[in-house]
Amino acid sequence: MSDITTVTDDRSEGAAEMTELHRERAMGGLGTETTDREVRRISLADFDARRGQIADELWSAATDIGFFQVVDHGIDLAEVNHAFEMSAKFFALPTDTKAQYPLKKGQNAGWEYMSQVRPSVGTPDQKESYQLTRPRMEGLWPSEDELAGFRATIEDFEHKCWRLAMDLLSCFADNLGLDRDFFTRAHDPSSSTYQSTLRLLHYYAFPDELLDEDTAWRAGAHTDFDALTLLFQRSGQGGLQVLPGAEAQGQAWTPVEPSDDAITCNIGDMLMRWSDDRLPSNFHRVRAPRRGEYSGPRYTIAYFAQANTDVLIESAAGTYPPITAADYIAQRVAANYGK
Ligand SMILES: O=C(O)CCC(=O)C(=O)O
Ligand SMILES: [Fe+2]
Repeated sequence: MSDITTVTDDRSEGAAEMTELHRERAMGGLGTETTDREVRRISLADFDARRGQIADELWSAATDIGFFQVVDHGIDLAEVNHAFEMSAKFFALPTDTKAQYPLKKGQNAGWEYMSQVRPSVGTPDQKESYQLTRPRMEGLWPSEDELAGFRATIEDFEHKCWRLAMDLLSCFADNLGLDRDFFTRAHDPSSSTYQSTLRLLHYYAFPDELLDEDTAWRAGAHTDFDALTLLFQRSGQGGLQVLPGAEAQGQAWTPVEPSDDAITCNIGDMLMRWSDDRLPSNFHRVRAPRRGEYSGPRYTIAYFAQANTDVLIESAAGTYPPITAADYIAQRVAANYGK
């Protein structure tokens, strides 16, 4: 798939009333790049015994730069590799096959290509994705004949991501003065209101003629809508850049080095609301390769922990008005996928 095009963004202005969108629209510029900032690697080894220390390290990294990487996280590299192999096999299926499982609008489930337009840049991300949101998958799994083992692998991987995300969120709950299972109850996978999402991503190989253009983005600048994101990257397939909150005005972007063993984590808008802005949700983007860099395909897998639809996001100090997680996500998805 190399048919890279640019479309006009004709979304309505309605949803743009929201602060997050105003913020996002101001972020489309190129900015500068810096390596002054460090994205910390935090070991989760002996999690139960070292919980207090880990919680403090996570808090410090999250409040300082907003992004951090976790290692020794308990998801075996073999399982990560297997999930990536299944992802690559899925995206290698014929377009007609994938098109049988289209993204349902506003549902975060199914396959889409070139349809996500970020308010920051107004052009479609140069990518395709397949999303799993457990209660919404009817009719959206490829058959075993088309791709044997895909469903079992991806469901199992999603569950491991959920477990890890809940452990990390329990550390933030400790430091926010909430009870330890507060976020686990809010992200209950056994409920039909569960809306956390696993997203397989395939950024297309970049054609030579686009390498010198600075208008095409693999993913335009944005913040995530969720509470917490776990991002799996592959060594050698870089491009992710983050903007620590303090540098938002200057737009000095810090690259995040990809590696197979680390999971890159970031706070999303939901947790920012929930924490009365104590945990900032920071901008990030995936820039296109430049001439002389690796310009082949890039695969990533993201898990978005987003509270069940019926959960009310209500903060202690009342910085934001209460809103259900359903309404919150619906507003943000509508702004990204057009009418
Ligand atoms: O693929 C990546 O490196 C980042 C993806 C991302 O930020 C997103 O899908 O929200
Ligand atoms: Fe993101």
